[in-house]
Amino acid sequence: MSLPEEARKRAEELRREIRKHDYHYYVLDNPLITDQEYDSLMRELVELERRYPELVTPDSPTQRVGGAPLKQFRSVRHSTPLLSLGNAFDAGELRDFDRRVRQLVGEAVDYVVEPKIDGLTVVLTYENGNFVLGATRGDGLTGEDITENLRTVRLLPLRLLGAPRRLVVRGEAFMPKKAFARLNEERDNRGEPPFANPRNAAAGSLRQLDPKVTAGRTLGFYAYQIIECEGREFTTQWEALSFLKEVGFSVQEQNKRCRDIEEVIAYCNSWIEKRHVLNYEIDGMVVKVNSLRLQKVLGNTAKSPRWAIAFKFPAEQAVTQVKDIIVRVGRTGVLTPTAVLRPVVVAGVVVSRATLHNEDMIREKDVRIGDHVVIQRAGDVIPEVVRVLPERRTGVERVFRMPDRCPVCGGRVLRPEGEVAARCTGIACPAQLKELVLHFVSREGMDVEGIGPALVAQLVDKGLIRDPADLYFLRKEDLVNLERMGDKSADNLLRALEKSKKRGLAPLLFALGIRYVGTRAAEILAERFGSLDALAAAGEEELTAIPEIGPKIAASVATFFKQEQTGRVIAKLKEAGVLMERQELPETNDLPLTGKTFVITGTLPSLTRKEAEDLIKKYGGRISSSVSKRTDYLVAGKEPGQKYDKARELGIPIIDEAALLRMLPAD
Ligand SMILES: NC(=O)c1ccc[n+]([C@@H]2O[C@H](COP(=O)([O-])OP(=O)(O)OC[C@H]3O[C@@H](n4cnc5c(N)ncnc54)[C@H](O)[C@@H]3O)[C@@H](O)[C@H]2O)c1
Ligand SMILES: [Zn+2]
Repeated sequence: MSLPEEARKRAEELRREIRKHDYHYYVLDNPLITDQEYDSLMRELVELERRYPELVTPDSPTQRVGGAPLKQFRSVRHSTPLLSLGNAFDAGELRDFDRRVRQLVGEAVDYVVEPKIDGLTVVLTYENGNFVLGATRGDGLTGEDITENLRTVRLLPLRLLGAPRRLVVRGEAFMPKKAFARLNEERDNRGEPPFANPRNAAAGSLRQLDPKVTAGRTLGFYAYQIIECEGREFTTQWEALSFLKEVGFSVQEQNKRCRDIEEVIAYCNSWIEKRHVLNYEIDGMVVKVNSLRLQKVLGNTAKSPRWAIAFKFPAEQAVTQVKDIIVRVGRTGVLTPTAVLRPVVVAGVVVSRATLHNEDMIREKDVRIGDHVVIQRAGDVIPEVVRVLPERRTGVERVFRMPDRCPVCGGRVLRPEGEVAARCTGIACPAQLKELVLHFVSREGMDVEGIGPALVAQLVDKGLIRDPADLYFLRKEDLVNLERMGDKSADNLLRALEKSKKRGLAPLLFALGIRYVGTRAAEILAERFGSLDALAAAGEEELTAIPEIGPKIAASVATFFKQEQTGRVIAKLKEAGVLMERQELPETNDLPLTGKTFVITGTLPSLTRKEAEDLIKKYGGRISSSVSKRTDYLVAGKEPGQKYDKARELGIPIIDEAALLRMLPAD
């Protein structure tokens, strides 16, 4: 077959790309792309070289491992080259591996399976039991001398017990998850870029010119292979592992001997979900032929041994594109921006949505509509966007803006200063209806006995209520058909609803579920305004002027009452006969101001506003904040406001402080 020019061009391009990423990954410990992206570039190149073998060059990344050692370190020539591992991504590929092995050796084999630690290989040399040399893998043939740095790793034995004259061991140095999280946090605090993953953090820590820096990082080490052991022969990997433990190395406890490939598969699969229980990252399981004699028979290819393979866990990260950013409304009204993704398989599941948490997070990560992003799905956690790949932007990406209207009900969205969550304030918001209704009937609210979450769920799901006011329009025939609702309980419920209509203004205000209006604020507002209409008519400024009402509450109340859906629900409540006025104490008719409503405006000559109000209340009068037809007197001081004009317009008696005092008994 002739070699198409395109194939040659693409192969060159892929090699250039892969070499660049090898450099960033192995030499700089700072990868630009995810392992999955890297693996797919590599797979494409392998596939091209398989189809056109004349493309294969000795220096192709498919033929060699690792990256060039850094010049700052003394280089160390390895006695045995360090290779990569072939990959198996599922049970079928493990069975293929087993078949190849058995064909080559002509007999049945058993295996050792070991968690594949996501760290970096180090080669340790011991003489007379003393640690004398530690090296990185480098390009597989030559590594870097990092002996001094390795001495600071506590899990690495500096002296062995009963060891031979010379011992060369391979193992994995790694950074435990907790230490990794802590390190990145510290770096973030200092304004330094975080490490992409624990592997890079471990590599970066060990390839420090100053061992003191390494000493400050928490690193672990597990031994997994004997390269040389003077005066001793081992017959199996399993035996070698127990020898390593005997002389003082840490060896993974999860290593397991398996009789055949089916047992291997079962063990590998059992670790897919369990991987997170370890305190260090593993990215798969290494499957090794147990017999060392057979390992020799099998030998190596240029890049990897034929006697071992890495079973790779399904990737928990993937790259895809953000097609859109939509907003979801939770049951408590919180708006959560969500990325709509080009569907992609992550850890064995198709993912087409990922959470972006909140507006601040989007800004921080700078996620835009159209961006290519790395997403992650680990364990049971909701898929999330990890980071953006800004180098893949084309310029058509769009910045997301949080809507100021709820996408479900059109209600106003409120995000108070200092809070991350934006919330829908709609009282008839279908997304939050169940929560709203439960709040409405709660003890401090309308106190309707006999309504719990199960009943509310039925009422909402069957479409019997669309907002809290609908509760008052339920008929007996609606109720008796519900689950666990007998004739008698339906009657009881209707009676409880009827009774709740007389709860009065403060409980009603609480029941409406206005954000930040708890029982106390409800009490204050009720006392201040006397009626729901008066409160609804009050502007934000008027609300803020009340000493106990902060700007947050004021804004929330004003926003709530400005909405059309609020008006609709209140009209329905009124129609149902719900009491909208402050619940009076049983009226004692002998007080001089009983039944009279007062509005105060301007500065009074001797009384403060509060004193005047207290006085009026003390003698049975009511205070309202706005003038309406139901106002009995306007008490006007110096520089009265618009209320003055309104009162004149409506023909309401206007009195001064002296006249007010004359209405009271002299005492
Ligand atoms: N993101 C990037 O830019 C980028 C660049 C280069 C390589 N990579 C990633 O690195 C991988 C290839 O790297 P590699 O060749 O270093 O490793 P590998 O996946 O081929 O596996 C070999 C390594 O596994 C490790 N290992 C852990 N536990 C082991 C055990 N119990 N027994 C034996 N070995 C064990 C050893 O360090 C060994 O060197 C690729 O899968 C690729 O995803 C990523
Ligand atoms: Zn809404």
